[in-house]
Amino acid sequence: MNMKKQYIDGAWVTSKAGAVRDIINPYNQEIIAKVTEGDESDTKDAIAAARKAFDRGDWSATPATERGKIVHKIADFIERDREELAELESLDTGKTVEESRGDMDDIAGVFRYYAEMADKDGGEIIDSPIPNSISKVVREPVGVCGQITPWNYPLLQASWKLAPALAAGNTLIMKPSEITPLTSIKVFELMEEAGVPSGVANLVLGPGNSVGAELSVSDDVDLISFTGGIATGKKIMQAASSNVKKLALELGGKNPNVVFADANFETAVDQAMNAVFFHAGQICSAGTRLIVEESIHDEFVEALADRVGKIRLGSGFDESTQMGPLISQEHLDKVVDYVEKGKQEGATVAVGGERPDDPELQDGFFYLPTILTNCATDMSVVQNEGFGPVITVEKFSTEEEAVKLANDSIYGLSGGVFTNDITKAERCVANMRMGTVWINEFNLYFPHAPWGGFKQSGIGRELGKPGLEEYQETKHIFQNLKPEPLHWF
Ligand SMILES: NC(=O)c1ccc[n+]([C@@H]2O[C@H](COP(=O)([O-])OP(=O)(O)OC[C@H]3O[C@@H](n4cnc5c(N)ncnc54)[C@H](O)[C@@H]3O)[C@@H](O)[C@H]2O)c1
Ligand SMILES: C[N+](C)(C)CC=O
Repeated sequence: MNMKKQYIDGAWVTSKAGAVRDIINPYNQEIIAKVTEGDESDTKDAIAAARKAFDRGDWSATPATERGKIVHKIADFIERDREELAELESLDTGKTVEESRGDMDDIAGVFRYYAEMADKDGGEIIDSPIPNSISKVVREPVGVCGQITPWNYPLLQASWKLAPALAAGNTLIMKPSEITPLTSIKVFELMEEAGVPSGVANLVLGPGNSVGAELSVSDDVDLISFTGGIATGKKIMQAASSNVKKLALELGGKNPNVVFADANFETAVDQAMNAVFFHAGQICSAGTRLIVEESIHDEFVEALADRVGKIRLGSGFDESTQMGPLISQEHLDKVVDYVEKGKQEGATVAVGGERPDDPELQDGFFYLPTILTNCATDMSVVQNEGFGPVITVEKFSTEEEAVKLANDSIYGLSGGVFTNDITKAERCVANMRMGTVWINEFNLYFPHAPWGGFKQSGIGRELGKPGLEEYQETKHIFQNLKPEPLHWF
């Protein structure tokens, strides 16, 4: 098995310390790849390369139109290698290949979106209040960007960072999750093929507490963009204060899905499943906090449990599989503990609530799709992000109560409302404190609309125009057209 390498200053290199990590298929625990494992020393090399490339202006001074063409080429190559990338992502994460194909289409779309935006903002002229002057505002790249990504949507989350950073003219060092680096390695090969100059985009492989921590604390890094859990986000914030880095944090969620009695019943049941069970519920925006109007609660839970109990678990490479395994033994243990705690607190298991007993699934990190009823807002299963295939159900009887429950959280990433009363829906979403709210929909995202969290779900936005602006500094240039002495002193 060839060992996969990191990409620093335009060269594929092994780590200086020589460490190697096995990458595991979560479906059967087989070793699917060996990758070099970097540390602080490799990270420093990558930061130095990115710093030099930025200070030389290799990329920032390349005309924006040319940068856009290269970013378009990356999208072309992702489309060309779609199947290979999708299979790699599924091997690494366990998600179904069908889901990974969808991710690859989204990823190509993100590169295209930012390729198009690269040369669309030539700055603006301000109506200066000073006579005989020109006042203009231009946007410039931030500089050297550290980018840290999670394991659940490895390449998708990477694309949300790589594409705008490159389009805006920055240099960067990416650190993917150490357990799912394969598609990130492949996309760096594609970026090299597309003509991204040496030193502009660097990839360091390795753990968060060495590679990620070094990126966060380094004085030569100007911005950190991080996607992951709140606890890590807090550490990064502290480390980033060393040189007052710009910071973008995309953190977790425990996202409410409010279903009113007047919603289309079949659609709401179907969407309550779509809201959660893709990638075994390992989605930041999963609608795992179901809040159902009391008058339809029992009928709704019964219909939902009936369908959830029929979800087919298996290999992501089997076309009939609807849900794959969790990412790791460590994460499976966390999900098991999360549900057990919920049971101890008084939740009732309507379906699932344990590991499957199918002998064919015993080598994988599988957990049954689960619904917990009799939940109350103060229970840990309702307040904490389980990051697994687990829905908690609460009841409400008034619109005010529904919104109050939806907002009773430290998180504010996303939420949804199902109702046929559009005025009521608009009232609800106006009062819901989340970065994305859906009406009669859940979990939809596309490159044109910003993504990010209120409250502890994060700082800043990815995607859309704000996703590019994260990678830009704004500069005001004032020009005196009639310079003469002031004679003030
Ligand atoms: N808001 C979003 O768009 C979004 C998207 C995907 C995932 N997430 C969140 O990500 C979490 C799951 O991902 P995870 O388990 O990989 O998260 P995590 O926080 O454990 O790890 C994320 C990344 O941070 C690195 N890291 C760990 N410790 C670090 C440190 N001290 N300094 C710097 N980097 C460090 C890891 O190696 C990994 O690359 C969930 O909470 C989920 O909701 C959020
Ligand atoms: C942002 N999203 C929904 C693609 C992945 C969250 O985990």
